[in-house]
Amino acid sequence: MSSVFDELQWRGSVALSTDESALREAIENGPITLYCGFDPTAPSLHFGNFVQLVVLRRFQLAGHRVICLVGGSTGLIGDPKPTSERVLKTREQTAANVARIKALVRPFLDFDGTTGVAHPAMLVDNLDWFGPMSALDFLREVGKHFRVNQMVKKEAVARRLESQEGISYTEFSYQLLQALDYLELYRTHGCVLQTGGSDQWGNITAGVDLVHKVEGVSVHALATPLLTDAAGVKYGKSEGNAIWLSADMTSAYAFYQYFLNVDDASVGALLRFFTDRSQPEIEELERAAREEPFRRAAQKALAADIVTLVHGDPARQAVVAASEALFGKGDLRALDAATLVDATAELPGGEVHAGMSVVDALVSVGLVDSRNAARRAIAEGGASVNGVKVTDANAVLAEADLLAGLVTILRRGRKSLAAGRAAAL
Ligand SMILES: N[C@@H](Cc1ccc(O)cc1)C(=O)O
Repeated sequence: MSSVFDELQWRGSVALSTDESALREAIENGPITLYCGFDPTAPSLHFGNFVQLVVLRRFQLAGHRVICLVGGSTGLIGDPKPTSERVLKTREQTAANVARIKALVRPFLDFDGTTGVAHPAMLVDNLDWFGPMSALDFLREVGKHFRVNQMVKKEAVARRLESQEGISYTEFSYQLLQALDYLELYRTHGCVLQTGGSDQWGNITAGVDLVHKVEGVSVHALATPLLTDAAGVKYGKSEGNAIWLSADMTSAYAFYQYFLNVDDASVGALLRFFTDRSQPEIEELERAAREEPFRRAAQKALAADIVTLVHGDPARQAVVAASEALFGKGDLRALDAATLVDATAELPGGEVHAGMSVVDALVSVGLVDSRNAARRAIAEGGASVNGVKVTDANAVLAEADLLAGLVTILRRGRKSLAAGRAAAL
């Protein structure tokens, strides 16, 4: 059996690790127990958390014991960002986010042992051990193991020390909390590996050092690289908005479109990182991306696999159908109302109603500047309503043209799409 470390390596998931041969040996003599932490900074998990969940999932599938930590207490403190101090969240907000995040990690890992994995995953909350600890105990028992001289060298802290605003004592303490988590999980579960993004390296190694000091044991750390596109832009944001994992914050359709649009130069790396496809299969898709870039077969495979992982197979079927229908290869009338709303949410548009002429509708949604231009588009055979070419310049929208009573898809030329929306009731 090949080691999960080899797999993570060829999939491009390892940027940094503590002594590689020692880590490999631990994994090969495993199963090992490992953990990754997720702070409840928002009501959903984001793309960066997704990256970590994929890594944990690979460890679980390879037979290891995975602990997913939700930061009920670290979320109350805030991991320092290199740029600025965070606004403190209330205890209520944090508790609500913790509850949502606990539910969101469920699809990625098997917590009940129902899928035949060797070890079900565990979910822990660091509020369970920090909650009861007094400030005096913290300073005496934890703080004493840390040298401020070392702490100020950690990247985010160093950057903030250089800034005008500085860093609060609260955020400065964060690395002690994360370090203590590692010690706690080592003691209670024999945890010997912490994974995270490369931006977490300082916090993770603070834990490695603490376990070494207190227990005399060398535990391990593994960090994933920052994923960027061909232009060097970090993945996980679309036009400035974060890509979230909960469907009520980023719809499954928008999620699908995001990955459908990644550039040809990066699609191979993303297929390796996120999907379970084999090396030869991915090489074949990369070849297709080079030779027939317009077909986007590689992007389609990537987007479909990721949506299945995050939102499940029925959601994948619905968004693939919606995406194809919207781009002219399928039946728009077959889509359910919710999918239609998601799929058209980002289209430009305007108000339409049954009885309105198609000419007026084309103007209303902004596909043409004038009624004359609309007539010309129809005469040239370049206008369609719900995927059907309009041939009559006097055509009028029927009740049934408002799909699900909500939206009419208008198109001009090959590419310009817009949504005519029924007036809100
Ligand atoms: N600091 C991590 C979250 C985390 C919290 C507690 C831990 O023990 C580990 C990780 C982040 O911001 O992503």
